[in-house]
Amino acid sequence: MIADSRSANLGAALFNRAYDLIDCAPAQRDFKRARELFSQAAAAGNLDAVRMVGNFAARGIAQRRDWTAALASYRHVATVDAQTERTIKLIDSMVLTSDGNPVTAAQLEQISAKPRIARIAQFLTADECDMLISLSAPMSRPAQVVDPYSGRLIHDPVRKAHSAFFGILSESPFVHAINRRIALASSTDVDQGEPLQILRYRVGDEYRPHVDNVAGDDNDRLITFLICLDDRFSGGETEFPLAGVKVRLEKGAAMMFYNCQGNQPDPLAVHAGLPVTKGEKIIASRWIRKRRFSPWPDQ
Ligand SMILES: O=C(O)CCC(=O)C(=O)O
Ligand SMILES: [Fe+2]
Repeated sequence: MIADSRSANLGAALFNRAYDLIDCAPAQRDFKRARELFSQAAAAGNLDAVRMVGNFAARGIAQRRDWTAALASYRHVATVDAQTERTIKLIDSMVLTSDGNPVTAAQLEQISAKPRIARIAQFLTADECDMLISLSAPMSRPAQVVDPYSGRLIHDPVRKAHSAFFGILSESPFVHAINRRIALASSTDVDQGEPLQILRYRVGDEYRPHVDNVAGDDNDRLITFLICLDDRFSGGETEFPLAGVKVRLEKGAAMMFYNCQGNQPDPLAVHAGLPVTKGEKIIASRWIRKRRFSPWPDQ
């Protein structure tokens, strides 16, 4: 008993030290050391650390990618945690290569040429949508935007919604497999994507007309990929006011559009999430850059 609680304390202490090596100022981040400490914490029986080891393996952070090892970590936790067991069941029902890539790409249906917009039916299953919603719920915060003047994240009435994102510490194999599905559907590399965000708009919430381009950044946002996770709302269409296009997706369907034309921002890609008038709109959103993108410069 005493040995058990000592091991639990040791595991928790190692986990916290590892976590702090990533959840800190960029200059202090140390992915390699964090990975070592997460492995030690996992060996001491800390289940959060076992999951973290799985996240690092799924993405290949500070190590070679190892999808089989990632799933083994999660299967271990699944024996004692019901939500982890459900995510493993969802992964097992995806049709994936041994590397975690989808075997077949989704079918795109072009709905506009200028700007380029495509729609994808049944991109996620209803259970996958529900899982993304429940995984993101504890992380949901009032949404922010990048301030074009300072480059910092700020609150702005242009974007009234709640958002959560699956960053380096929360991109599990389940989320990673979905990011790989998005990459294949958009003919991009998974490393071009920014963290997957979950946006929740309640009545009156909206994302006013804006562009997703990052002014002055050579590695601009090429594509925006949106997936509808809950369609029990009215209003809330995604509108492209200059192109006269309005899109409403049903649960599980996705759309993607290009924010650039060649090397230049596409002015026609101005878009808005119209105000929700009833219910709650929940979507997943991923901004895909022109090239590999990491918000963590040393990774
Ligand atoms: O909510 C919407 O329909 C649009 C979302 C959006 O513009 C974005 O995530 O960049
Ligand atoms: Fe946008």
